[in-house]
Amino acid sequence: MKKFTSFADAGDYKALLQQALEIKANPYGYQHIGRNKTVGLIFFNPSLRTRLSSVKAAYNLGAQAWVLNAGADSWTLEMADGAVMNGGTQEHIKDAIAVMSQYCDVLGVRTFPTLKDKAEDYGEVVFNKILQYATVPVISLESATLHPLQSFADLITVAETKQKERVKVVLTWAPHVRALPQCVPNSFCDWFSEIDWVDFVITHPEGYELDPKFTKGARIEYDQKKALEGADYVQAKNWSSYLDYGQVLGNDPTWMLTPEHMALTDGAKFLHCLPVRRNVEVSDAVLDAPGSLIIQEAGNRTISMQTVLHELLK
Ligand SMILES: CCC[C@H](NC(=O)CCC(=O)O)C(=O)O
Ligand SMILES: NC(=O)OP(=O)(O)O
Repeated sequence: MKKFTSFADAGDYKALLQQALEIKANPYGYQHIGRNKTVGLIFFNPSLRTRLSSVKAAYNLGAQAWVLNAGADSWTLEMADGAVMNGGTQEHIKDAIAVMSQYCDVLGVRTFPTLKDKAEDYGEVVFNKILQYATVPVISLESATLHPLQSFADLITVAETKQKERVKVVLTWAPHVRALPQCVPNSFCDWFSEIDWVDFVITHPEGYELDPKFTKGARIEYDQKKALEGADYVQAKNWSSYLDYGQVLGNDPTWMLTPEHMALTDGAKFLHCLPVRRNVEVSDAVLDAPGSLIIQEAGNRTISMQTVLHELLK
């Protein structure tokens, strides 16, 4: 593994999943891998789970970690190559990334999309600059189109809780109060459409179709109730339109998951990456139900990051 930005970078996902389960069973058993190593974490956007689980993962592995909030803690960064820097930016991204690479052995970066410039976002322009200028391996902490550490944690959570060989996993769109990235659903599709023991279904209102690059081969069902029938796992998440880029096309509140929705499933367990807008995206009753795995799922973010760090640093 040279970088971790997508499902493709995971390589043999079965081996990576097995490694994650072994690390979860013995989280302090690999500290020789992280000894004398430093994990650098750069956030261009807010974070709770990714930030804290990444620091915890580094510590578990015997490594140290530093965290930088780009633009707040650092100088204001110039992103445009060839820019004449006579305005409000004091440091170019190429210098900042090359210098930060001097202070760590692996670099995690979070760069949310603009949700305005589809070509820039889906071309991963900012993240590719970071990959270009970094001189150490890079881990996506959520880029403009994907969130692989989250999806890997979701896979760990499903794998360790499933009660049967094959499971039906449903990704459902949920209402929200603002336009959110497509990263988490894109990534969930990137991973779960490839898992050979998963029957994967995506459900959303028309107009919220995701990039076919990620939904290839998945079944898309516009009738949410039909999609939920017989589900073993339900992942809810809001996203803005990919086709009408960055737009909120409608917020039908009947898409908010309630116990009535979950009653259509086969006793499904519930997943959400968090943060969640309670009683907008999902009702309290679903989030707080015995079948809700949201806290275990968040706990597995440490394991997904620790496993990736183990692969990159070993
Ligand atoms: C892990 C999820 C990060 C991010 N979530 C948000 O930006 C939620 C912010 C809000 O609810 O206003 C997203 O949807 O990609
Ligand atoms: N799920 C997740 O990545 O949460 P944060 O945005 O709080 O890191």
